[in-house]
Amino acid sequence: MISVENINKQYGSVQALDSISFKIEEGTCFGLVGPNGAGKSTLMKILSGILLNFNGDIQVREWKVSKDRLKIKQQIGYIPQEICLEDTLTAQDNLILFGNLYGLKGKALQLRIDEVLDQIGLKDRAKDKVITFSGGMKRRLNIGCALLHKPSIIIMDEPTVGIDPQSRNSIFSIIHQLKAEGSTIIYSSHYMEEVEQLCDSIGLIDKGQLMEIGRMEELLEKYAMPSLFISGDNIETEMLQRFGKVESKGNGYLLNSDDPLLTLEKLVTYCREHRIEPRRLELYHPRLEDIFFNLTGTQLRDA
Ligand SMILES: Nc1ncnc2c1ncn2[C@@H]1O[C@H](COP(=O)(O)OP(=O)(O)OP(=O)(O)O)[C@@H](O)[C@H]1O
Repeated sequence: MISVENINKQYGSVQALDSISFKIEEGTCFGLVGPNGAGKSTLMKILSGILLNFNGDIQVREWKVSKDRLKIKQQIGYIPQEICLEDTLTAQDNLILFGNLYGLKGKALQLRIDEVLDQIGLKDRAKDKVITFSGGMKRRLNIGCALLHKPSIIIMDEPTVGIDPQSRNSIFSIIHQLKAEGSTIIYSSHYMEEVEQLCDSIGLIDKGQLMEIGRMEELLEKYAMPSLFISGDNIETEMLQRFGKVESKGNGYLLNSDDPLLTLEKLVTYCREHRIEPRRLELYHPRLEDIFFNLTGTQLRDA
């Protein structure tokens, strides 16, 4: 079990993290979701043992970060948001450099480098300089560098920002493989669909505060009340307000009421009577993105 206990972090007058506490079961994938500036990177750096100046404690198995920092660090592979590679060296030499930092040497290191190159799909580019790599290839190598010492906990800070779909899929395959091997993964992102696809449980963070946490199915169930989505010509807020609470969504509106099916019936009757033909009219089940918006009033994408 990984326990995060009452973490507070301030940068000058900015409260980057405000009393954050949660637990992650080992062998699961935990997603930390929030808009830019929410505090994700700060929390990831604290969890990785890189940022030392904070209040609170972290416990991994029987070790507390306040007493057993090194033991915890050995279990962790941290993949920072910023690519951290030496451009003028080859992929192989970057891996040697990072391997040495973890105390790996000689034949054992070379064997491990071969395994990692295979895992990140860069075997055929091992002898090429990193400067010739695409953004996605650099990201994969960045991941490889953090896996050399076979960490059981892998912390990834927005690993898919600014990369092409093919590299994104390749990173997803690496994560699926790590999950299958029983690794614990802590993954931060502001892309809800990634987190929905990869993670077993999630924490929603905004302005340094943890707004909600739980297993994916639990959260979707908890906020499961469907609303109605309607779009089309002559469909306007004023007309919809008589049926419930209205909010704009994409090119249409969401209509919230206590009894969506009854509202649907009434709406169909109203449209018939007034010769209004909606382009789309359907039950809408909330996704994580909607849950986040309801809790914080902030859109993740536009933030
Ligand atoms: N070194 C620093 N000095 C001062 N303020 C900082 C520093 N690092 C982060 N902050 C501030 O702390 C808050 C949280 O930042 P953080 O980088 O943790 O958020 P984030 O969710 O990772 O955002 P992003 O997705 O943009 O990386 C922001 O207000 C940010 O401006």
